[in-house]
Amino acid sequence: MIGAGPVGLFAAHFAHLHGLSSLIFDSLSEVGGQPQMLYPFKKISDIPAYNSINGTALIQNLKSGLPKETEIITNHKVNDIKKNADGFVLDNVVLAKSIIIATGAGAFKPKELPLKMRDEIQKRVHYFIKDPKDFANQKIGVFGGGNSALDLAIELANYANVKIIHRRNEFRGLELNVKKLRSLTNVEILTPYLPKDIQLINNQLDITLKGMGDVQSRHEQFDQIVVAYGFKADNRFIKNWGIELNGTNIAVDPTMKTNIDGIYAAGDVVSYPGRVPLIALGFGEAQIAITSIMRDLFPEKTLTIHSTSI
Ligand SMILES: Cc1cc2nc3c(=O)[nH]c(=O)nc-3n(C[C@H](O)[C@H](O)[C@H](O)COP(=O)(O)OP(=O)(O)OC[C@H]3O[C@@H](n4cnc5c(N)ncnc54)[C@H](O)[C@@H]3O)c2cc1C
Repeated sequence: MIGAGPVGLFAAHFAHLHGLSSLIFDSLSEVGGQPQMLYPFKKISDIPAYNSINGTALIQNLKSGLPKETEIITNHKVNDIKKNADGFVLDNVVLAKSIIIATGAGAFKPKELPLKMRDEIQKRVHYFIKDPKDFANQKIGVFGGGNSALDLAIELANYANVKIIHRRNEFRGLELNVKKLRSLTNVEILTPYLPKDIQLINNQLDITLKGMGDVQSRHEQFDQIVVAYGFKADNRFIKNWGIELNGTNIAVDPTMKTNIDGIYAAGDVVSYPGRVPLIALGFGEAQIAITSIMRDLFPEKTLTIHSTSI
């Protein structure tokens, strides 16, 4: 599997149910794709059988459903696929009989705080957070004005003192969340400010905030900061693999096969008329792709379609 977002993770689980072993690559240091990186605390209400589940819990459940022998290689962006007589060689690391491309919106990287900083400062600057409890009883600065920044600030405020800093007076995220933040006594909203400098003074991050327009600049001290400026995604590398695209996404047939035999795709990376970017749909596509792979690899076998038999 290329991509350990929800669809790649579920595809590995479903592959295991069919007796296939799989290895998953992800370009990021954490698995989980968009739900884990972009909206870890948002309540997702459109995944069948979960009335509501947040992004982190969904990914945790998907991870815990994987068999022990599933290998996950993080911090590895797959760049190269070569076909040989035995299958496909990915980046000279692994030989696979079949591939599922589940790269979603693409290999994404956080948009970084545009300030020069030494390593010891960098360690206190976060682009995603796994557990807000790690920040308990600290002074935390959250930078950004979109839904991710607002969600993170609300979640962190359960455990820490939070200041949210945005370059405009208006936030891009939901008004409901802005209202909620304004109602919390341990949250301060600082606008319109841009971060101009960051230093470590007396074991605290000392950040110079430049006031926009005629607003005075100021200094703020934090234990740690979280930057939620969004992510840049890139799927352009897929073209180099000889895969036929439909715009920037992968064209697939109804079996989820790409134009190359043995290479399938599922999730947000694919495109066909009527597709909508939803997790549950990606799960279904992963099931189609794995079933198709089984038919490719074992044409003589009568497939057991259901996970258990009665
Ligand atoms: C703010 C927001 C809210 C959303 N809310 C909902 C919702 O409520 N319900 C819902 O159903 N959907 C929602 N979605 C959409 C949902 O997140 C996507 O449909 C889903 O994440 C697609 O899963 P995926 O596994 O296909 O791709 P992704 O989640 O994008 O994961 C792809 C993974 O592939 C990795 N990758 C990419 N390229 C490479 C490479 N070359 N090598 C190795 N790894 C690579 C990436 O790092 C990433 O981890 C929301 C999306 C956003 C942005």
